[in-house]
Amino acid sequence: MSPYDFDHADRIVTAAADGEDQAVEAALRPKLLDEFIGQERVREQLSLVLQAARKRGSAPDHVLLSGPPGLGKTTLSMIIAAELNAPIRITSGPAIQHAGDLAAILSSLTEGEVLFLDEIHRMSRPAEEMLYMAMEDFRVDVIVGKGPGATAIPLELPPFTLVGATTRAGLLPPPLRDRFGFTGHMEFYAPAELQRVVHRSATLLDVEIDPAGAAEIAGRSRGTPRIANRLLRRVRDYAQVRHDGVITQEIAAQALQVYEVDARGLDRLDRAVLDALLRLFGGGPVGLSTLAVAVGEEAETVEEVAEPFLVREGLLARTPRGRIATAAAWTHLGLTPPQTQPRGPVPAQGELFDGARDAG
Ligand SMILES: Nc1ncnc2c1ncn2[C@@H]1O[C@H](COP(=O)(O)OP(=O)(O)OP(=O)(O)O)[C@@H](O)[C@H]1O
Ligand SMILES: [Mg+2]
Repeated sequence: MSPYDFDHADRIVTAAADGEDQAVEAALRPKLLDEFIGQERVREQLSLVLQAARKRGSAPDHVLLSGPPGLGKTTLSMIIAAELNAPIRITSGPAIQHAGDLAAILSSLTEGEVLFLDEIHRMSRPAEEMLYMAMEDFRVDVIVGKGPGATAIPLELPPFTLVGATTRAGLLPPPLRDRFGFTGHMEFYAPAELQRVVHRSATLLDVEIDPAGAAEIAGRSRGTPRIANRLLRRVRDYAQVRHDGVITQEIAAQALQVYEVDARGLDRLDRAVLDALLRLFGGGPVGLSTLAVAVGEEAETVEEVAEPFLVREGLLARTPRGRIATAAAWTHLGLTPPQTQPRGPVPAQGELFDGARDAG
């Protein structure tokens, strides 16, 4: 059994939504563009697209939102509809298995409606092809009948705006990507932006928090509003049970220590990977599978769950020879890196003398 053995199934720092998130997120979602924090570039560009459409009195171009989980794609799609004063229909790629599913949705849209298609990269091929035509010509061909007797009946659609969301823009076929008039790439949030997210959510949850408390939570939230909101709820619990309910920096730090989220947002699995890399393998290079065995995890888990954030934080690097730790990793775990070895054999005293004489 590995000294690092533990269950990470319910990671508090995962960016994916869990059941509790889904239940409370609706309440914490900003409703209008002005309330949406950060993502300055996307916000400004989108604001222009929406204002222009409003001015022209027509539906705006189709919008694609891409970026990692928990950064606000669903939130922005709802904001788009709200800003346009339009109804919104919500569905997702995996929910559309047959072209017929999509035809049913498209043909029931009203003029100017916003169709939010989450996880658009996971749509089936036939549905995708139907979507091309719908996006471009506001038309679909509905196939009636089967086999040689099947006929395509063209169906006009009212103008609508498709808002697609994807965590993997690279997986979208170019013909689909090209049919979006505007693409917003969401970036991880800066700590100061997350601090505002935490402060705003605390106000909505009726929790008292001081700026340092909000900053403490923000710094551990891995650039992701969803994680910030989740950590805030756990800190709130702690503040209410162990203290008077007010969140200060000290309370936030204590609470998140209980949940094993460290000052940089690393959790137990992240730290186990780093710890093994540093203590057992001297900082690497070490192969992924060896590292995974050392922490008692599947290689896949280490690679997909722990490493992306460690790489992003500049704590670990993937090289052709294996995983290596950076200087920042040693500092973060409070360890001293081994002395860098001098190149080649250490010269004997006499040789050094000779060398010095030659140089002089
Ligand atoms: N800019 C923001 N300002 C304030 N809160 C935000 C912002 N962006 C996201 N949030 C909050 O973060 C949570 C997650 O956002 P959202 O569901 O929109 O993410 P997502 O990108 O759709 O994630 P996924 O890829 O998992 O679908 C929501 O509760 C929302 O309130
Ligand atoms: Mg979403």
